Amino acid sequence: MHSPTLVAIAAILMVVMTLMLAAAWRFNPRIAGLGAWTLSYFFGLLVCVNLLLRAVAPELLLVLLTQLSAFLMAWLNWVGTRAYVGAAPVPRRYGVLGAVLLLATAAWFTVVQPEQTIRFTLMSLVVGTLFLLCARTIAQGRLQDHPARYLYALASGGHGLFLLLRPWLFRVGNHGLFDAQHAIVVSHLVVVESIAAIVLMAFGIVMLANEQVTLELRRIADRDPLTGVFNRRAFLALLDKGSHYAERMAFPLSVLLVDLDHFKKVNDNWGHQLGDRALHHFVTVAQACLRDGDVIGRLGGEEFAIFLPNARLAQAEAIASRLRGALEMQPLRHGEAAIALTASIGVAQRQPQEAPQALLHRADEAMYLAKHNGRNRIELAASSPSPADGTATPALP
Ligand SMILES: Nc1nc2c(ncn2[C@@H]2O[C@H](COP(=O)(O)OP(=O)(O)OP(=O)(O)O)[C@@H](O)[C@H]2O)c(=O)[nH]1
Repeated sequence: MHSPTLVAIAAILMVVMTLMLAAAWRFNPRIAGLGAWTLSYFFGLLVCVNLLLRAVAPELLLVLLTQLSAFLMAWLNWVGTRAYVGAAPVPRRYGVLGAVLLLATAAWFTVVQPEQTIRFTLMSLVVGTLFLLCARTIAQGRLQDHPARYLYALASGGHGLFLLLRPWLFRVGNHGLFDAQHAIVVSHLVVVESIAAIVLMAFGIVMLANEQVTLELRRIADRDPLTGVFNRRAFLALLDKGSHYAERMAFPLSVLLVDLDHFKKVNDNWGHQLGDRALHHFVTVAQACLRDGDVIGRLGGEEFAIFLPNARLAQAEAIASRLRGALEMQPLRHGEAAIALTASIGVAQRQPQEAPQALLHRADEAMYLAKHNGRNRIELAASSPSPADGTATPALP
């Protein structure tokens, strides 16, 4: 049915792609899915080898090996795709069941009731469906945020559709005007389509791996290594973006400037390592008080900033109050000891056309006022740049 030359070309490409994916897997073992994808290409190579051995090996053995290899190629592709997007793994027993059913049917239509068309149709439907599932899995995330996923979704979805249509293409040839000649053309088309799909999907997978590496590098560049929140540079960049958006849409935006109280004493009394844990503890408590979309960053030392998109001063004050109370109520546990942590918080709402630095400066002034007024409290920034004496509106407890 297939031209041996085309199948040999597909086999060579399979070797190259398998080695390429194996190298990507070897150097990025933490990227989920790469292992399964590499194995999937290996089984794709076995399909090609089986097709090339058709003239010399026993029919039943070849049929079973080809069907099993094709099934495992598609199944492992789906397994790899699900692992990559972080979806729950498909229970292995479904794979085993699918393979056993496929092989039993193939054996029946080889030995008991020899019928190549039925075997071919069944394999096309099963494998095509699995490739369509790969496309669906990868397309379920937000495609616009992950351009590499477009290529993979298009390649596997297109291949899946083609596999579903494949038996019909042959049938048109057998019952139509072109018969044998048509079947040869279609079989060439099938191999050429497979070669294109193999190459496109493999490049899609490499791009997906590259996307993960890029995201990891960006994460390292943007995050404070101790607490995992945004570092100063990334936070200021996000605040800048958030401010522009708030200005354009006339949305409110508020900032909390948080400084842990007497943090030097924590370090002095309990050691620097526990001080580090205390910073981490603060972040955990703070994140539990924030909404999705609120952004927290560590400006340096024991000073943090949080910006709250779409929050007016009163809402920001309520969140600051929740955070201050939560921190006070949840001391850091160290064995039997409970290490009390408190914070002074300055709150400011962005004014029209106010630059992010000016907004932060007002929140900072309010935070210093909170320190000055006794710590473990919240102060609201004056609505216009603070007068020279630094007065802010009166305090919360
Ligand atoms: N453990 C730890 N300590 C840090 C880190 N960064 C800064 N610090 C410590 O934070 C402390 C800040 O001390 P100060 O600026 O005097 O402020 P404070 O003791 O919190 O006093 P107030 O802010 O006035 O309440 C210093 O002891 C720093 O060494 C860090 O990454 N880990």
